[in-house]
Amino acid sequence: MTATSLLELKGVSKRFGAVQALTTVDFEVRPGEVVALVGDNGAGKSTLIKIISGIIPIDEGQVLFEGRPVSLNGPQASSSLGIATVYQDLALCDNLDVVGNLFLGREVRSGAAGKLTGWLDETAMEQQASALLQRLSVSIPSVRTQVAALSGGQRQSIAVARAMMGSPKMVLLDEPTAALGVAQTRQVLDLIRRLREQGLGVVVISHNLMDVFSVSDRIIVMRLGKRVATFDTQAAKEVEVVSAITGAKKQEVVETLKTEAQ
Ligand SMILES: Nc1ncnc2c1ncn2[C@@H]1O[C@H](COP(=O)(O)OP(=O)(O)OP(=O)(O)O)[C@@H](O)[C@H]1O
Repeated sequence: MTATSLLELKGVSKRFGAVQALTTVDFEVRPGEVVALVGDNGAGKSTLIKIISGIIPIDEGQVLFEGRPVSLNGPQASSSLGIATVYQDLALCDNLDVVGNLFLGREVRSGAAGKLTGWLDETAMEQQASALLQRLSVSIPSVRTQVAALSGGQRQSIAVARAMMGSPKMVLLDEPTAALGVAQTRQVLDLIRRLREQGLGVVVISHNLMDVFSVSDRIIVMRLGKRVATFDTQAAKEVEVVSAITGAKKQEVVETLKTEAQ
C-alpha cells in the first residue's frame, strides 16, 4: 500500500460460473494520475471497472478507499465514496439540451432548499452548467443546444462533465475515444488531462495505444484475468506493452509491427 493511493484493490477475484474473470488482482489509483487499463478482449478490464463502480460484487479480496476498507456493494456505495463512471454508451438523453442532461435527476429548484417543490431554477442551472464546462474547457455552441446536435467528442465531453456534477474524487472512463475522429479524440484526451490537473484519479480503459501513451501516467496490463504488467508511461515502449497484452515475445511483436508498417 502506498500512503497516497486513492483507491486500492488487493487480491480481488471474480468468477462467473465456469469463467474465472479475475484472479487475485491488485490495482491502485492515486489522486492526480491517469491510469490506462489495457488488455485484449476478455482480459477482465470491464469486470474490474464494474467492481469499482459497485455494479458487480467481488468474490474475494479487499478494497480500500483513501486507506480505509470499504464495501462496494452497489453503485450508490461507489458513488457516495466519490467514484464516478462514464460508460461507452454515454447514456445521454438526445432530446434534452446540455443543461437538461447535466442536471438530470439533480435539478435545482427555486424555493426551500432540498425540497422537491418549487419551479426548476433554469437560470441557476444554466449558470452552473456554463461554469462547469468552462472549468473543464469544454466548448459547445450553447448550454441550450440539444445533445442530439452535438459532435461525438462534444457528447463524450458532456458525459464526462455530467460525471463531474457530483464532485467525484475518481472517474472511470470506458473506451472514451472509441468511434471518435482525430480532432474529437484530442478534445476528449485534453479533457482527461484537465481532470488530472484538478487532482482526480482517472482510470481509462482503451484499446488505442496511441491514446494510452498520449494521456496516461501509468499503464496496467491485464491478460486472462490477471494483472501481468505495469509501466510508467514515460519510460514504456510500445513493443513491451503489446508484448504484455498478447503474451507474445518482444521479438515476435517487433516482426509483426514491421510487417504491419510495410
Ligand atoms: N456477466 C458475465 N457472465 C459470464 N461471464 C462474464 C460476464 N462478464 C464477463 N464475463 C467473462 O469474463 C471475462 C472477462 O470479461 P471482461 O468483459 O471483463 O473483459 P474485457 O477485458 O473488458 O474485454 P473487452 O475488451 O472485450 O470488453 C470474459 O471471459 C467474459 O466472457
